[in-house]
Amino acid sequence: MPKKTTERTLFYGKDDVLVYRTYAKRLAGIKPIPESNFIGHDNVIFALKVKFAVYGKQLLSSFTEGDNTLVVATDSMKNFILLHAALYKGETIEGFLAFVSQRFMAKYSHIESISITGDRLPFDPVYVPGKDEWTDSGLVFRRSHNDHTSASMEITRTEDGTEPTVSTHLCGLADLQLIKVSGSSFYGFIRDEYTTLPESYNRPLYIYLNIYWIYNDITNAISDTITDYVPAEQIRDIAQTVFHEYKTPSIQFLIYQIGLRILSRFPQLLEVKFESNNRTWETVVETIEDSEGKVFTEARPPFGFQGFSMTRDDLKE
Ligand SMILES: O=c1[nH]c(=O)c2[nH]c(=O)[nH]c2[nH]1
Repeated sequence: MPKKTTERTLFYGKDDVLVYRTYAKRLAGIKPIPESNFIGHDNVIFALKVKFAVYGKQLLSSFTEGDNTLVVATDSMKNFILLHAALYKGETIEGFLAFVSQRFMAKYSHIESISITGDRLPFDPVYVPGKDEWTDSGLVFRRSHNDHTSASMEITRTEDGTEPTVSTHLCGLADLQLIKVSGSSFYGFIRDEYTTLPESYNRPLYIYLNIYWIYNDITNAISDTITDYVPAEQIRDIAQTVFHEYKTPSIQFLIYQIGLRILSRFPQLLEVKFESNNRTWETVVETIEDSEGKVFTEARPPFGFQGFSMTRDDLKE
């Protein structure tokens, strides 16, 4: 949340602003990587949920004196965001967040910084029978509740009154959930009077994963030319591929390998961060006659988690 030249927390804003823009600019020109066949997005539906908060010293009196003179109603913020979805000429979630925030600060000069987060609401293409082959409908889409692009940034006005700029950013892939049915282990950990967990040499590893990245230069994601844009879809595909490729001894090791791959594929990134959650399925039936199958049920709380960040220095080790 915005908190700049003072220790005092002061912000207000609007959450859950749902923006459904159709026929935004197509995301194209994405460089292919070996782990992914994602090279673009038609953006026929460019939809996102926005959280928007503003900060400014002059807003103090709205809290302390009930003086609303400088208060932009959060309802107006919602309208501003929605109406600017029509004006946005770019093709990325990050670009839209920066665009809306910079326009808002241009309009309201007493706002010193904005904190904005956008979570893409993914709509997947549906395939329909065409004349000769199955084709992408282009008209009907299926709402997906799977992983999605996410981005947060702060836009700050510099002291000398120049253009507001993106002062911090964190791009991301949120809510990825992956299961690897065999080929994962967890053993060799401390065994003492507190240990009840058996060692596992082949566990059904189900993980929840949020992956975040920071660019060396955010203009890669928000400018008119986004040749070095890192799409969350390619990050997702790297995570899937690395999970597939490695027999992992732990989630800690897995996310490190994913991070190394991301950093080596994308030299334009400074840092990658992970939040992971262990949802390993609980085994109910270990052996089924004439089958390599088993029966599992959902993991029970409490759940373990990991947090890890990596920079380009990790590639040197
Ligand atoms: O990948 C894992 N890492 C751990 O640190 C841990 N701890 C645990 O109980 N299970 C797991 N799994």
